[in-house]
This record gives sequence, structure tokens and C-alpha cells, in this order.
Amino acid sequence: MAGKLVYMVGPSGSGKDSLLQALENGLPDDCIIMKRVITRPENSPGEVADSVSMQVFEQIEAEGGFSMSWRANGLAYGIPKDLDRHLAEGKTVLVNGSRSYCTHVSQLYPDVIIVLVAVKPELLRQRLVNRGRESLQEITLRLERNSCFEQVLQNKLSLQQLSFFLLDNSGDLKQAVGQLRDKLEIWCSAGMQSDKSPLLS
Ligand SMILES: Nc1ncnc2c1ncn2[C@@H]1O[C@H](COP(=O)(O)OP(=O)(O)O)[C@@H](O)[C@H]1O
Ligand SMILES: O=P(O)(O)OC[C@H]1O[C@H](OP(=O)(O)OP(=O)(O)O)[C@H](O)[C@@H]1O
Repeated sequence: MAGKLVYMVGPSGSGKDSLLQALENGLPDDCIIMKRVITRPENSPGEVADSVSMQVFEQIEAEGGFSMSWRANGLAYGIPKDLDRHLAEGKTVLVNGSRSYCTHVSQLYPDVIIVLVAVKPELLRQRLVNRGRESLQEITLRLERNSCFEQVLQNKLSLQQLSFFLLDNSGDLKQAVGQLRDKLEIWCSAGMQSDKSPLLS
């Protein structure tokens, strides 16, 4: 039985990586989180990713080493080809993704479940400042990028009849983690039946 791709998207700073890190302890059986390949400097605080130079990234990409890759925030992000092996083995695989890539992912993986992580706009800047990884200029660029996606994305996903689960992470992280874990348990045990209606939280 084919596995299930759970593609988590949302503004930089909305908490995707924090949610995934919190989920790591106690993931349901046969559920894994893909480690990303990013051209972000080694030892950047936060997400544990494989850091590579742009030259190496483009070489891996050219050799077909990624199941998916995209550019954003002046960085390149790649999901290793191992994703497809895990799915073929029937695993549920969580990926920290990009809103700009959702449509493409749904064409590659029609049964994908998209988790749209939301956070109140007034909180986003403070979250990014508190993270302390990006410069104020980089934070401004991320916030401007986000303003292009707000609302449009949900309408687009609904129009395309894509399953998506809206997860509000404006409150306590533990609460959002609990909601996501509950959903994961359902997705992992429900025979991977994808529900084509938007799964609003
Ligand atoms: N529910 C939350 N409440 C308060 N701070 C949060 C919450 N979720 C995440 N954070 C913090 O916000 C910042 C951005 O989170 P991060 O997981 O890096 O977001 P993303 O991966 O979406 O860019 C981090 O400093 C993180 O510790
Ligand atoms: O296309 P968007 O939906 O705007 O997302 C832009 C990028 O930000 C997300 O990563 P992450 O949140 O880790 O970015 P960061 O470098 O700001 O942490 C996501 O994985 C994309 O690579």
C-alpha cells in the first residue's frame, strides 16, 4: 500500500520546524520526517538540515537527487529522492514545504495532504525576530513574501479540491502539536484514504 505525503506549508516563522521537532518524540509507527537539503550556512540556529553550497545543490538537482526542490528567501531547498522509497514502503512522510510549490506537489503526489500552518500576522514578525536567525532585512523580505500568499492560497487549494488541514499555531505550541499528532494518528491508520474536502481545523 502506498504511503502518504503530508506537506506542511506556511509563512516563514509560522512554526513548521518547531512543530516537526516537537512531533519527533512519539511519531506514529511508520511515520517519518524528511530532513531537507538547504543552501543555508552550516550551523544556522533552528532547523537541522543538510547544508550545502549552491553549486553542490544544483549538482544534486541536475542528477535527479531530489524528489522536489524550490527556491525562496534567497535559498534553495531540496527533498531527497529517498522520499519516494519511503512512500513506496507505505510510510507516512512529513515534509516542510513551500506554498509556492503546493500545486506542483499535488500533481506529483495526487493524494498529498497539505497542512497549512497559520499564525496571526501581528505575531509573525516577533516570532522571526525571536528566532534570531535572519537579519531585519531578511525578515522584512519574508513578511513581504507572506503577504503575497495570505488568503489567496486557501482559495486556490479549495478550488483545486486539494485536501488541506488548517493548523493555527498562534497559541501554545503544545496545543498545535497535539492537534497535528491527533490528525497524524488518523491519517496513518485510516488506510491512507485521502479526504478530498478541505479539512479545516
Ligand atoms: N506556538 C508558538 N508560540 C511561540 N513561539 C513559537 C511557536 N511556534 C514556533 N515558535 C517560535 O517561532 C520561531 C519560528 O518558528 P519556526 O519553527 O522556525 O518556523 P518555520 O519553520 O515555519 O520558519 C522560532 O523561534 C520558534 O521557537
Ligand atoms: O514559499 P513559502 O511558503 O513562502 O516558504 C518559503 C520557504 O520558507 C519555508 O521554509 P522555512 O520556513 O524553513 O524558511 P526559513 O528559511 O524562513 O525558515 C518553506 O520551506 C520555503 O522553503
